[in-house]
Amino acid sequence: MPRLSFTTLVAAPLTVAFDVARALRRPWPGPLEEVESVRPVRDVYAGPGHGRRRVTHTRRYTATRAGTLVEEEVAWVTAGPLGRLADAVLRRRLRREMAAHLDGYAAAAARRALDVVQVVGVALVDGDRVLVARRSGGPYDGRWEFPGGKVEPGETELAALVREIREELGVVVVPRGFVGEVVLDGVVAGGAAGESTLRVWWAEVDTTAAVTAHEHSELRWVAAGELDSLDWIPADRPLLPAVRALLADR
Ligand SMILES: Nc1nc2c([nH]c(=O)n2[C@H]2C[C@H](O)[C@@H](COP(=O)(O)OP(=O)(O)OP(=O)(O)O)O2)c(=O)[nH]1
Repeated sequence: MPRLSFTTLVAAPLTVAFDVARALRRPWPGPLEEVESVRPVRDVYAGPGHGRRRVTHTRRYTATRAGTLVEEEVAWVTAGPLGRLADAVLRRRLRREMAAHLDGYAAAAARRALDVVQVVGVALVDGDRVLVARRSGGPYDGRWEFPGGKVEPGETELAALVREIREELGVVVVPRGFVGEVVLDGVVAGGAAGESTLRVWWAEVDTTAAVTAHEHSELRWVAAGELDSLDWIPADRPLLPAVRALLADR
């Protein structure tokens, strides 16, 4: 089966990358239908494409430190005795059309990302322990989370991270690496439910200063084995394997 692959880095969180792709649909003259949708990590469209060949178009969305990596594959069935020749022509045409579509898609997703409030969190690491914080007040009162908060308009994610931790814990941190991204089930700052994501980085305290709870009711340094037993905000749980792996490497 002939196939083509494309890779695009979109400056948008997972949910925005997925939702904008869905709104734009797929760029084929035939009406491809969505046959599978696992928001926000994978979707598959299929249907009659160019020359009425059946086309299957699969996209995978992966969170990276620089945004959402969109990897896709277009596969089609070769038809008729002149199939190979037709495939070569089709391949060129698909490449051209996909390039134009992906440019427009990446720009539209980056624009949309500016209107969706993002949350950034920190897995603050010291040796083989990570800092967890208990929320005080609001809908998640008493639940454990990664300290952090909303990225403000015009602010970069890492600037927001450093600002939030200074406000909440009274220390300056140095971001070291990207841990992962999860969809927030709640409503963040008046947006739609499930629209915002939490992107977590791991970081270290820049000096020997001690962390202080300015906004949380409790802070705890915990080892990998203690993470599961805490009463987390439910959306955060899928991040725990990555945090455990981070601590195991140290
Ligand atoms: N900081 C943080 N927020 C989380 C986590 N998990 C999760 O669902 N959230 C949600 C709760 C809130 O709806 C939103 C973050 O809001 P926040 O109240 O902490 O942010 P902020 O400091 O900017 O708040 P604000 O007082 O300025 O309104 O993300 C998490 O692990 N860390």
